[in-house]
Amino acid sequence: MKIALLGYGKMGKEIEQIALQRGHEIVLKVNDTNLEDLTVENLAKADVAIEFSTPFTVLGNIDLCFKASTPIVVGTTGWYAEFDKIKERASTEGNALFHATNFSIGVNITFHINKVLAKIMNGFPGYDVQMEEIHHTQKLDHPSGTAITLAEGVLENLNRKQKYGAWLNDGNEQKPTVSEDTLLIEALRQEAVPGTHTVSYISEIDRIDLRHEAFNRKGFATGAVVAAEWLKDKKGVFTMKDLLSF
Ligand SMILES: NC(=O)C1=CN([C@@H]2O[C@H](COP(=O)(O)OP(=O)(O)OC[C@H]3O[C@@H](n4cnc5c(N)ncnc54)[C@H](O)[C@@H]3O)[C@@H](O)[C@H]2O)C=CC1
Ligand SMILES: O=C(O)C1=N[C@H](C(=O)O)C[C@H](O)C1
Repeated sequence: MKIALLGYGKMGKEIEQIALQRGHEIVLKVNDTNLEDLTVENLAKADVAIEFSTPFTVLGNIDLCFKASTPIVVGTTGWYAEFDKIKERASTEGNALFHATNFSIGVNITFHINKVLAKIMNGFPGYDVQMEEIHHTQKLDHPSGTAITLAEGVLENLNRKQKYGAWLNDGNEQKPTVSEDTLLIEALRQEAVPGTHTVSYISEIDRIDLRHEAFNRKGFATGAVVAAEWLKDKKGVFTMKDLLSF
C-alpha cells in the first residue's frame, strides 16, 4: 500500500517504522519544512493518507485528501468541534475517513470497560467520579482527545453527570470547584509522558481507578496503520468500533 504521512513528527516517524515493517511504501512525508509538497496531485498518488499533524492544520489536510479522493486516517486531536461538518461532507462527496482519538487497542479496551463501569456506578451514589490525563509538555491541546472520549463514555452512562469541565493543572491555579453534575478532567503536562489516563471513583471509604498508561507510541502507530489497511477500499466515516469486534 502507498501511504502519505501528513505530519512527520513524533507520531509520523513512529508510523513510518510500523508501516515499513508491514510491507508498505511511504510515498509522501509532510511536516512544516516541506509544505510545498502537500498538493492534491501528490496526495492522489497515495492509496491512503495518515494524518497526525496539529489541531490547526488537520482540517486543511482533510480537505486536500477529500479533493484528491484519497482515503484518510486521522489521529490528530483537538478538532472535533468541526466533526459533524466533516462527516456530512464525507457522506455527500463519497469520501473515506477513519478517525480515532486513540488508536491503541489497550485504550479501546479501556473505553469499553469505562462505559460498563459508569453504568454500574449508577447504583452506587456514594462514589464521585473524576478524571486525570498526563501527557508530554509539547502537547498542544487539553484535555486530550482520549480524555474527552472517556468523559463522553461516563456522561452517556452515569446519570448523575451531565457535562465535563477541564482544568490544566500547571501548578499556578487551585483546583476549580465544579457543580455536582460536572465531571472534572485534570490535565497534567510532564516531560516525555506518551499518555496516561485515569478515571477514578472515590467514596468516603475507598477508591476505584480505571487507568491506562502507554509506555511508548507503538500502540498508537500500529493501530493507525491497521486502520489504514482496513480503510483502503472503503467509503464512509469510520472509527475503532467499526474495526474492533467488541
Ligand atoms: N489518535 C491517536 O492515537 C494519537 C493522536 N495523537 C495526536 O496526533 C497529533 C500529532 O502528535 P505528535 O506526532 O506527537 O505531534 P508532533 O508535534 O511531534 O508532530 C506534528 C507534526 O506536524 C507537522 N505539521 C505542521 N503543519 C503541518 C501541516 N500543515 N501538514 C502536515 N504536517 C504539519 C509538524 O511539523 C510536526 O512535524 C496530535 O494532535 C496528537 O494529539 C498523538 C498520539 C496518538
Ligand atoms: O498528543 C499526544 O501525544 C496524544 N494524543 C492523543 C490524545 O489527545 O488523546 C492520544 C494519546 O494520548 C497521545
